[in-house]
Amino acid sequence: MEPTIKVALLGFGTVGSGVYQMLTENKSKITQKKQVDFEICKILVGNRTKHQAAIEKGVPITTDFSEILNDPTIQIVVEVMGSAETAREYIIHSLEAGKHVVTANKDALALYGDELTRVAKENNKNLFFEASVAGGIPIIRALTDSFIADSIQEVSGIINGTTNFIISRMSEEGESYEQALALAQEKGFAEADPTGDVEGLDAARKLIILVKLAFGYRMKLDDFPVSGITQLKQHDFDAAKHYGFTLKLIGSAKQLEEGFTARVGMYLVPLAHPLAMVKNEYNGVFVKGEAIGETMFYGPGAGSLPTANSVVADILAISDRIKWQQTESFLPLVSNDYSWHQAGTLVTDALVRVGDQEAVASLVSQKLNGEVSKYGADYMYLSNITEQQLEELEANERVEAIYRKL
Ligand SMILES: NC(=O)C1=CN([C@@H]2O[C@H](COP(=O)(O)OP(=O)(O)OC[C@H]3O[C@@H](n4cnc5c(N)ncnc54)[C@H](OP(=O)(O)O)[C@@H]3O)[C@@H](O)[C@H]2O)C=CC1
Ligand SMILES: N[C@@H](CC=O)C(=O)O
Repeated sequence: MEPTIKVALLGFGTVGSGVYQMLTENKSKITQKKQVDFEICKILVGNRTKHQAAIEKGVPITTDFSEILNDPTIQIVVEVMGSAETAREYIIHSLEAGKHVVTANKDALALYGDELTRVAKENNKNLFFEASVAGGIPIIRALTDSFIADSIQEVSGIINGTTNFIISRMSEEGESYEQALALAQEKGFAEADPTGDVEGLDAARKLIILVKLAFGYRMKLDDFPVSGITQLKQHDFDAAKHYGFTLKLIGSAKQLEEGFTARVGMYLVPLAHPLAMVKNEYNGVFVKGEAIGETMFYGPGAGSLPTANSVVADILAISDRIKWQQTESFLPLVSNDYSWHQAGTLVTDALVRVGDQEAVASLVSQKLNGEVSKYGADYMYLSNITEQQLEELEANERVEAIYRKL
């Protein structure tokens, strides 16, 4: 008879239902491989009536968190509810009650990662979060295990599935922004409130986590520039293509000689760059290290089962630690206090969209160091322009959008 590990889920939406499905449908395979049996004994939801059909099938739904907290037989709590504040509270209570925690919640980790790590450490419990960045791609394990001895120079990625899905549908299917967003919501890729997706905040939260793991820097949301896809126009893709690029929402962090730089925004990605091939809800994370050189991680960045796969992998990793009675917590988010500053003197190329031809002419005649090429009535491509000049352009009310070269 295999030992049984009792698990509770906080949330039974897109991700929670996927975790339930994987742990129940693959039960015998997991037990055979891991020599451990899992029982999902409680699932917390907000609205019981929404889950009537599941309850009738015997799914152990509750709306009372204390039933989970006060059950000493539950060893692992899986937080897949979303939101930062309630999740933070429930994660802390669970760790303090002696339970290990798995979470997919980048909002809570980006805001409260230090605090949650400290509480986990104080209670000798594990806090795992593979699904919090790039859904089904095991990028957290790669950064915490595989690259631990290397010096990372760059982490740049398409780390939001919803926006990449919208961008792909707009550029390849000619769909409108609204149509594509509605479909992404229907498929369960978007957050409950998709504002964070389309305004780049979800990607920014994920970049905060990646930067902590890759470079050791602690960033906050207002420390670096963040923009999303809301300014995007269909015609921007044609202008980008004219210069040999596609447009992607990228979270990018680079350690350069000039300093450190981090940004989330729409970038011009050369058509031959591996990130240019990443389409729909798929994510790609490009990691460059001193020893490893260039590597690229690719896979589904959102969706029920791909994300559930990462969550279940964390549950299994914790069950190994329980089985081997490892008392030292695994805490990859553990804090260090490396300070950092945004490098200001970078030189790059950029595609700029302006309101009308007169505005183009006036901007082009301004003293710019680099070369300027015009495309149609509304675009100009600037070569060798400094970050400072781009920031000045950004402040000009005639400028509608600026797309930097990755
Ligand atoms: N969707 C995806 O592809 C991915 C999501 N994530 C993250 O995973 C988490 C879950 O996402 P997702 O499954 O899409 O979200 P959903 O909105 O689909 O599901 C959320 C679930 O949590 C429950 N819930 C929410 N708030 C509370 C509360 N205060 N008390 C009790 N139950 C609550 C909801 O209850 P009810 O059903 O009653 O409404 C629902 O069952 C989020 O942090 C998200 O960012 C990470 C990677 C990918
Ligand atoms: N809304 C997110 C879900 C996964 O993190 C996304 O679209 O990437």
